[in-house]
Amino acid sequence: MENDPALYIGLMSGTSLDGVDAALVALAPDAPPRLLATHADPMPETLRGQLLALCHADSVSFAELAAAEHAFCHLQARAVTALLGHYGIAADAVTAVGSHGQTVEHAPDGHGGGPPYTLQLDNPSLLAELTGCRVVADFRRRDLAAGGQAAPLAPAFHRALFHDSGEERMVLNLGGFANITWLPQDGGAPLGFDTGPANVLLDAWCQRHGHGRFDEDGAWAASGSVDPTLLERLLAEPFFHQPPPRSTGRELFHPGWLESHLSGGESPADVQATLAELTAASVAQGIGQLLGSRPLTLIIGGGGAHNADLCRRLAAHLPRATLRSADDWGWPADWIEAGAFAWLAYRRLNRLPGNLPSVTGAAGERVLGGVYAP
Ligand SMILES: Nc1ncnc2c1ncn2[C@@H]1O[C@H](COP(=O)(O)OP(=O)(O)OP(=O)(O)O)[C@@H](O)[C@H]1O
Ligand SMILES: CC(=O)N[C@H]1[C@@H]2OC[C@@H](O2)[C@@H](O)[C@@H]1O[C@H](C)C(=O)O
Repeated sequence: MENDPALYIGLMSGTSLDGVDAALVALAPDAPPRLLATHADPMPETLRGQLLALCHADSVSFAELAAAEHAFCHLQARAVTALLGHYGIAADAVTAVGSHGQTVEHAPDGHGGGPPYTLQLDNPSLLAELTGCRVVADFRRRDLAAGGQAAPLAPAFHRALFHDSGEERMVLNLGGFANITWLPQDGGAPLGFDTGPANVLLDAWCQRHGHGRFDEDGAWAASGSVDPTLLERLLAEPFFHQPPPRSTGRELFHPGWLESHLSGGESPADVQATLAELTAASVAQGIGQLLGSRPLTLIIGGGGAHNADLCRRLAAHLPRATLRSADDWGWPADWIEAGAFAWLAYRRLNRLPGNLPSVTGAAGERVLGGVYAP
């Protein structure tokens, strides 16, 4: 039937490099997106090492790039196949897979005076071969070509999921990086941007000091004390004071950036506490930039939504905000971004714009992505 929802799969592997998320989503013109099933495949350590090396490479060989892309594509294909197999769905029942790819470098304002670029490692042709599904990919570069930042792209999906005319809502993604989306109550164009690092530095510092891959519930950060001098030095980074549109990544906020601000005498737990505070303070600053101190509902998604210490810090910075998890809307906090790329694939195939110029700064709305036949 024409009005039956179509099935799409969104594939996302974010800046935390923790794995590939695959979300099966039902999409129809007049109904909100519905999350039907999910599957996550953890990032194998070897591939994680290959990708991290690319993220921090000054120079890289084509063979290294190809090897990482090949392994990454096979991981994505396994995630799609597992999702379909687990729920007994045939590949041809899926209208398309929306593949974000793996961001290895993001320089929307150019690098050293060069042209703007954003690089997502991806091989949609191979993915189509391996899965038998139509693939939509390369979502970011059309926005970039139209003068935009190419990120964040999820705000348009945030609007589709969470807009409400009864209250001011802000959506916060706490992934490797944090980004916010304000959904004005009056239906005006959403505003939003990347506020800075979220888990990327917390994870790196935690791993470096043998506290596991990430700081479970923020317990280690909670055991330390914020170092006000260090916090002030970190917050002086010009990115935090740039007007929107703005987006960022590992090129700026990497372990070396943190090291360059340390005096050497700090206790590791205090540094972790200070990094958590940096995330909360920069998010609060970003929200203040958009909404002042008006009351709002803050809908939190991304892995950081599980970090109790980080959420406490946010609440302390935002006394007029009601903090809620995206789970309360029936869309689990961990599955918003994968859902966004299913939705963006749907937008592409229906020739609908996927970007929000009010967020990315692009010259106009654009249909995003390229299509790879099954
Ligand atoms: N229970 C928990 N306690 C603390 N932190 C957690 C917990 N669960 C997940 N996280 C954090 O969430 C991170 C993963 O978040 P997520 O998957 O949203 O990131 P991502 O999608 O890679 O990032 P981005 O949105 O920047 O692309 C982990 O690396 C970890 O730091
Ligand atoms: C270039 C890139 O991959 N950026 C990511 C990253 O992770 C969070 C934040 O920085 C956001 O700008 C974006 O991802 C989401 C999916 C977005 O485009 O909305």
